[in-house]
Amino acid sequence: MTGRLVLVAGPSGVGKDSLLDGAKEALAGDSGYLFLRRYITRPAEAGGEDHNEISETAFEERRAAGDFPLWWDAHGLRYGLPDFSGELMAGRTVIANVSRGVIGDARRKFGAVTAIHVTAPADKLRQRLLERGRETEAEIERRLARAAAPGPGGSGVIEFSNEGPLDAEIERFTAIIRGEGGLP
Ligand SMILES: Nc1ncnc2c1ncn2[C@@H]1O[C@H](COP(=O)(O)OP(=O)(O)OP(=O)(O)O)[C@@H](O)[C@H]1O
Ligand SMILES: O=P(O)(O)OC[C@H]1O[C@H](OP(=O)(O)O)[C@H](O)[C@@H]1O
Repeated sequence: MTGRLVLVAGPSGVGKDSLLDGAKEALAGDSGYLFLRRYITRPAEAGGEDHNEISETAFEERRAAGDFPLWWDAHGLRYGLPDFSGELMAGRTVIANVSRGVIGDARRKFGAVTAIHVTAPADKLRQRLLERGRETEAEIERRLARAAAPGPGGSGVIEFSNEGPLDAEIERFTAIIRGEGGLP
């Protein structure tokens, strides 16, 4: 039996990590779900998500060796997902935060993919990034300029507007990951 790949995408500051953290907590103890820890060329102490810090050199070596089934560059950083083929083969649901730009590639490589496109109004994005405080104001402006990048096109994309209170949004998001109400 093969599992399911759930990819979560959307502009910086929209709340992907917050939703994923909440869902991970709600699903803790259920071995059917794996939330991937990304490799990023960002210092671990930068705050925010818990990622595997990797140097530029090591990233390029591993990327060239084919170690990252999906990888991308954004915001002056490099991002890669660890291999999850064994998890899918074991029938687990694998969930990851990715760039909007890799969903097409993921579909070509893995076939059926559940893409969740998280959105929020531009004024909320700005406010959230400023409040989060991980980046400088100049970096935040560059992130906001990228917010209008195209979403993941194609069929099977679930549009998720993250505008309500976070607790309620996490509940709604977790239900989607559980496949309640049917998944494309
Ligand atoms: N529904 C919500 N209501 C209010 N604040 C929220 C909501 N969702 C997320 N936030 C806040 O917005 C900020 C950005 O959220 P988060 O870091 O999860 O975004 P992100 O999409 O993962 O961004 P990035 O792609 O830059 O990592 C955080 O400070 C978080 O607490
Ligand atoms: O704009 P696009 O390409 O969709 O997203 C690019 C990247 O931006 C965010 O990075 P971070 O988590 O803030 O470092 C997302 O997590 C994604 O990896």
